[in-house]
Amino acid sequence: QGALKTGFYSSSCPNAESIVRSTVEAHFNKDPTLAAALLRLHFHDCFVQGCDGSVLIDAASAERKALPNLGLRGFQVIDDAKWQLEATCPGVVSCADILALAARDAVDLSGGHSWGVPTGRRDGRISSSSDASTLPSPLDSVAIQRQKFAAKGLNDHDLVTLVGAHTIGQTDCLFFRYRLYNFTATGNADPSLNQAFLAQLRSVCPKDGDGSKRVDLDKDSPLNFDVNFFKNVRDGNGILESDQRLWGDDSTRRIVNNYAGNIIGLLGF
Ligand code: HEM
Ligand SMILES: [Ca+2]
Ligand SMILES: [Ca+2]
Repeated sequence: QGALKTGFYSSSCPNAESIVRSTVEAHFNKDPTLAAALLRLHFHDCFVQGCDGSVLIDAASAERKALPNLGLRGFQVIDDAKWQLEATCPGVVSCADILALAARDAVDLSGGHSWGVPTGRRDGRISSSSDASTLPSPLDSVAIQRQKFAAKGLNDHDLVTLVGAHTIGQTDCLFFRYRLYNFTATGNADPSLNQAFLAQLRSVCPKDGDGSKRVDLDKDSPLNFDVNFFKNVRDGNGILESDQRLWGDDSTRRIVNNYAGNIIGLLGF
């Protein structure tokens, strides 16, 4: 892997970034939930073997077959962009770069910030489901989340900022329903859950109901890339246990609070 730089394709494939953009836009206009899918796809690629497109490889025991990756979506958007790029500049643009550009465009289209994406990644050929164990689980404590991110050179600020991606997208009841009923065998719900929200979640995800029912990770603006996710974590309205735990640790709480726009957080208390 050589050094990455923004505009890596400016002479070899000048339209590379605009082709990715228009492809993402066309899919997004039909289904805006694909923005979340693309952002998550990029994260799951980068967290395993680096940003090398390994998550895209479709083979018997590839990463895609690992449990944390079974819910990944949006592959068709990347395939579509790659197909168009091959017609324009054959063999030039890597799938790993397409993924990184598509994630940027997805956030931008959802009303978030935009950024320049350094490009020049090369696609890897190795993809093994067992390597996906480095990915975080929704049951992880802050200590474990911190450890998994630190293994990639990422600190608490990076962790909280990146998890802020949950301002868009959804999850299955299956991944958090245990918090609503017999949490840690107490017979009660997770005490960190906001009571009013708990009642709502119980009606959407009944104890013995359909575990694949989808629920917004940010109850207030699941299609908008904004700070509501952090306000929800502050208020006990985080869906995933891993998200809500960020409020229970002094260091990550301060960062969540800052993003939520609290004065007390901004002053650094
Ligand atoms: C401690 C870290 C994290 C954990 C435990 C975690 C876990 C999860 C889980 C369990 C889901 C729901 C999957 C499903 O129901 O199919 C999810 C969805 C999602 N995650 Fe994360 N995640 C983490 C960090 C991140 C990061 C760093 C990003 C991106 C920068 C991200 C982006 C997303 C997005 C956008 C969705 C919604 C996907 C969709 O609607 O299709 N997550 N995450
Ligand atoms: Ca990878
Ligand atoms: Ca939001």
